[in-house]
Amino acid sequence: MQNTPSDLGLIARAVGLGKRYGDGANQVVALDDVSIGLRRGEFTAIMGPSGSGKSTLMHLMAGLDTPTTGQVWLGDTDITDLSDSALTVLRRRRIGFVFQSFNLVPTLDVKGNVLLPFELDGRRPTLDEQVWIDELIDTLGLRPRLGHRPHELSGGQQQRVAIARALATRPDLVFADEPTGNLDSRTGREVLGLLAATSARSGQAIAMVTHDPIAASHADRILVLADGRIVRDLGRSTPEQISAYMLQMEAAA
Ligand SMILES: Nc1ncnc2c1ncn2[C@@H]1O[C@H](COP(=O)(O)OP(=O)(O)OP(=O)(O)O)[C@@H](O)[C@H]1O
Repeated sequence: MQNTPSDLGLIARAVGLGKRYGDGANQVVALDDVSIGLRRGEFTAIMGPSGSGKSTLMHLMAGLDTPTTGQVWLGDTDITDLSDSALTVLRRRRIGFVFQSFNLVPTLDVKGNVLLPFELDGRRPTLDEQVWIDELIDTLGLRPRLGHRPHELSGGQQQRVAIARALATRPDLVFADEPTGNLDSRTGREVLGLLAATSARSGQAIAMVTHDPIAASHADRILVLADGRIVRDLGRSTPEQISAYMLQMEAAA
């Protein structure tokens, strides 16, 4: 019998994950036999050239798309066989998302956006959750902006609201897709530092797709994809080490 992911101390696990698009001569192998585990409190960056399969891997692990081969577990639930409605509930309760484009609801103020995951789940935060949300709002410096709508905020503030929203329900796992892509480098650094520190404190696993060596340097490990496969785990690295590796990889391609 296979070990369950929690036997192995993992929040999410993918085994032999593959994704093919199209048929015959038009077939594209977007992901090929990828196996990874994500641990509580661990920050993983996913890097690699354009088209190497980063978004595909993230979408499959978040249950936003179905694999051609292999399995994905969230906790001890094998999500590969779940119905769409069961997946939607699981995603809402166990996964937070942070996107490059923030994806805030323009008609809601900061507080409404942060509380949206509870609204969608048809419930109010418990007292304990309210304490955590208050802490998040203070840590992320959003208290003076609670009544403001997204268009009244800077890019960095909007991304901090998106992070508060992603962490509000204390999901096991946070997926971030180029979360600093629309921020200047200083704001990006601040936002990432807050994301990493906040999730480390509450034990969330973060998986972040990025092209940016500075963003990736906040991670505990850096998985590098090429042609749909994981070719390297760089571990903790400086921006200079990451840039040097990526350049070396491009030169060898
Ligand atoms: N819906 C689709 N139909 C056909 N091919 C697809 C589809 N989605 C992705 N692909 C192909 O799968 C491969 C991996 O794509 P993916 O978006 O995962 O790469 P990526 O590493 O995230 O790229 P980028 O850094 O440019 O966002 C690419 O060759 C892409 O063209």
